[in-house]
Amino acid sequence: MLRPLRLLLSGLKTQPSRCCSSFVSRMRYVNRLKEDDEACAAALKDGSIFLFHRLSPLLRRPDARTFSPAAFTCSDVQLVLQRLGSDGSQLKEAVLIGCSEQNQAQFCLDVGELDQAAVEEASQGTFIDLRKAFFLLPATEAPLVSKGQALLRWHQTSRFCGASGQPTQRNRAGSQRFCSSSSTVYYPKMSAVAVALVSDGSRCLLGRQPSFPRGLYSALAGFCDMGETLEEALCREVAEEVGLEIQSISYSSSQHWPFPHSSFMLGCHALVSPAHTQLSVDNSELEDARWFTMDEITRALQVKAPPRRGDPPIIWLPPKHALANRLIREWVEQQRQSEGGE
Ligand SMILES: NC(=O)C1=CN([C@@H]2O[C@H](COP(=O)(O)OP(=O)(O)OC[C@H]3O[C@@H](n4cnc5c(N)ncnc54)[C@H](O)[C@@H]3O)[C@@H](O)[C@H]2O)C=CC1
Ligand SMILES: [Mg+2]
Repeated sequence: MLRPLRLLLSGLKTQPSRCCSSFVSRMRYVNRLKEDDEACAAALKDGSIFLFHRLSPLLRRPDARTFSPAAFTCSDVQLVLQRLGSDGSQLKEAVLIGCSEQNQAQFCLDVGELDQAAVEEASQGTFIDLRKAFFLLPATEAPLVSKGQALLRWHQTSRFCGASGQPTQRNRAGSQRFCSSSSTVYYPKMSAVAVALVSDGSRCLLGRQPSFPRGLYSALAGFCDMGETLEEALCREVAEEVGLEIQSISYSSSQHWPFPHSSFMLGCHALVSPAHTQLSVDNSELEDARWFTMDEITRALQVKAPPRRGDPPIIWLPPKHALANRLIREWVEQQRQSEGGE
């Protein structure tokens, strides 16, 4: 039977097109949802929604060892909201995060004005602070939740225009906010952070801030200043924090880091000359910085959980979700390869 043209057109608007590879069509679909409020509202009806309460994501435990972010349908969320006395108009506050591989639009929604325990009971999940939740989730799911939280936080802190002081209005997807008084469009922001795993050829350099948990050492990092290149930021940060000049910077990879407020981490490897490895640590930034041998790093990578109170002191490294962990593992791999090649 022929479908009416209106239905065909609305179908085109609410589903990724099938003309290209599934990745390309998903990316184009998400882009369309950011630009077309009507298509976005329709996508929400068929989409999945991740709930947050005052920026803490709702997690479920499918079994004793696994945590996963709870994904709801729009009608499930409507039911939960109605059970708690809300008229469901909050659904308009949902923010688009992306699109799943199953072509379903993904949204996040903060229900912070409702009673936390009541939502948990109605939705059979638990709201867990992102600092904890991020590391409980599998590495494949943590970025989705951290992106959702970052977008929700941005909306909560961007309600007014910096130029006119007037309230800003969001588009349906939540990908931008607009001030009609000053005609300014605002987009979600991230701060760029440069991270360097510095090596002298046989050892690598790690440091710790006073705020780090006991025994944790990480790669050196710092916020990029306005106008700096990545290389300039790395050279400046390493000079400031440990008094060394680096060279041979090579880019590794990047990640979105939700702590404390949405950073765009750019990870690199860098070398110092073996003749110039004497550290001059700036104690206003770092409590300690040290050179670590391959053996020390290999041992630290084997530590599975942070030491508990009363445990003997040990060195441990950032968890797998962190770019610093990746840089350290890459360095270990490079060392193994160069030892094998000798
Ligand atoms: N994912 C990962 O593997 C890693 C993540 N990080 C993250 O990188 C971030 C930066 O590292 P730090 O050594 O703390 O940076 P940092 O060495 O630049 O020191 C932080 C200080 O820089 C100033 N600052 C300048 N611009 C800033 C901005 N846009 N936002 C906030 N503060 C700014 C503040 O005074 C702040 O106290 C931290 O939030 C940390 O969590 C750090 C290492 C590894
Ligand atoms: Mg730093």
